[in-house]
Amino acid sequence: MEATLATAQPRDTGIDAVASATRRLVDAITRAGGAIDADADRIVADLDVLTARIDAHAPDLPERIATMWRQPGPGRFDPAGGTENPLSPPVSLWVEPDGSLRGEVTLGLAFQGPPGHIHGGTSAMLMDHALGIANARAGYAAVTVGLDISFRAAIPIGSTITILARHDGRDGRKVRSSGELRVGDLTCVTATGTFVLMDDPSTREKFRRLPREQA
Ligand SMILES: CCCCCCCCCCCCCC(=O)SCCNC(=O)CCNC(=O)[C@H](O)C(C)(C)COP(=O)(O)OP(=O)(O)OC[C@H]1O[C@@H](n2cnc3c(N)ncnc32)[C@H](O)[C@@H]1OP(=O)(O)O
Repeated sequence: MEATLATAQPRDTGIDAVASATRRLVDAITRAGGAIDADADRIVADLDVLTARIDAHAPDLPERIATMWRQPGPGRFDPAGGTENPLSPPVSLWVEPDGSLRGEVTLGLAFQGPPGHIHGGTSAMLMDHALGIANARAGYAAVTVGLDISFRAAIPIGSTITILARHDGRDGRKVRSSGELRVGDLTCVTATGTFVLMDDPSTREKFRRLPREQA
């Protein structure tokens, strides 16, 4: 039986291809470091030309957000697995036979925290997102109100990280989920999350408004 993808299906064309190319750019910049200083003025000029070319296509923010949320299927734009988001590491999560999620990702120097190892905030983002998707797959669209995370072992840059997440249950408006990041057999990060359902209209409305509309 073919495995089910819980996150967006990556494409190798269009905005997905632009996002991938931008990830390669960010990786090259972080690897090169100050070695590009002498060429920096020309690089900036070239990048500014590209930015202006892309910006010419950008609608205003409310319209763009509305378009994002009209797209069918899993989010293509989020910062932890959004195929259209150049800041997002390329994470795909698959549904296991027991309904839990499993995925793999390899992170480069742009995600470094302590020397040679992944930043804790990046691990927390991977966990928060995977736990949220685990709830969504179980039928519960919910936002995080609490994330309890333990960093048990540092994750080396360039290692293959296995992401595991499962929905653990519902208690009124709250849903719970938990997960792990592993490298080989070593459990490096564990997390449990509390989420609040988006099922009542006032909660949904809160998240629909932009900050300037809330003032
Ligand atoms: C649009 C769809 C989105 C989803 C897509 C899914 C897939 C994508 C996955 C994306 C994944 C990415 C995920 C993200 O990045 S989500 C982004 C980060 N999270 C947020 O921005 C949420 C910010 N919080 C709020 O806006 C409010 O708190 C909300 C609206 C959620 C509830 O405020 P409201 O005033 O309405 O309710 P309440 O205060 O009575 O609280 C309700 C209940 O919750 C309990 N509680 C509160 N805090 C905590 C806590 N820290 N630990 C444990 N429990 C806590 C509280 O005791 C109460 O329980 P009970 O007394 O009823 O028993």
